[in-house]
Amino acid sequence: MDPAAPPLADRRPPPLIELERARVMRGSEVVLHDVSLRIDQGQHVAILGPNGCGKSTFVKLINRELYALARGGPPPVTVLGQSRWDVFSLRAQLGLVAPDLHRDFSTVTDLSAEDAVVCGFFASLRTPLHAPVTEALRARARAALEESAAGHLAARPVASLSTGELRRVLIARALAHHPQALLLDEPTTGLDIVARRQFVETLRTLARHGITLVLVTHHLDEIVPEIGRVVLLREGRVFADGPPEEVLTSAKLSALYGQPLRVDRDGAYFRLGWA
Ligand SMILES: Nc1ncnc2c1ncn2[C@@H]1O[C@H](COP(=O)(O)OP(=O)(O)OP(=O)(O)O)[C@@H](O)[C@H]1O
Repeated sequence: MDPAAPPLADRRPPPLIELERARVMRGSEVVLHDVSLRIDQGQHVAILGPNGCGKSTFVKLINRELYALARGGPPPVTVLGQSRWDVFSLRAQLGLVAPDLHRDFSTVTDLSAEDAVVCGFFASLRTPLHAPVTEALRARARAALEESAAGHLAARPVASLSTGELRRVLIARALAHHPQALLLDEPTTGLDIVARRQFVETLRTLARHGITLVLVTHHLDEIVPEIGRVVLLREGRVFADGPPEEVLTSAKLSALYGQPLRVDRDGAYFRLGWA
């Protein structure tokens, strides 16, 4: 054995996401309170919690739209072992599907779905003026649209797409980089029942293809069997964290929401209703 080799524990891949006592303020309020959380590469995670508990803040923190307070000591946020990222490299590693992105694209009138995917390579809402948009990039964009069942939408203006259609385009945009992980913030809002089911099936396929899923959701039935860990947030703190069968109980969810709720199992899926 090479005596200079690092001990085995140090040779593990860095975690996908690591928060170390991350404190985040929005306005004058602390909305994430010293949250420590490690998500390993390949570990599919769902994050749930009541409105305003800090789920989107968590996503924006990972995505460098918000920053944690600097307090000395270890960096409060690392992604793939790095605390400093430029936005282009980060987007390539961590695909994002979030409501803000959906809202922004739904108002852009002169951009095709294919262009929306292409400009994702430049981490922007527009293709920068002198950006090198090669035929190879366009081919990757079209392939990603096909994979997201949105190939037929490539030439359509994004602003003319329905909610579900635009969501598929955004998933294609996130996947075009072949990211290690997808950060999905309430990805099925506005989708009809069929589109939602199709989306959930897409999640399963992505997970099986090795893309780590970090899914923020209000819907227990989106927690696909591949997701082996659930984090509950309450008032900016981790309220529970563990395997779905331990965390998604009637008692824990009733305590989380402060209402009598009942969790039922339907095969590998969970459903939430009133007790
Ligand atoms: N721009 C802002 N300025 C001030 N406070 C904000 C801002 N955005 C969010 N907040 C507050 O931060 C807290 C966390 O909001 P966040 O959007 O992270 O919650 P969430 O869990 O994603 O909620 P929801 O389920 O409603 O989407 C809330 O109290 C919210 O009011």
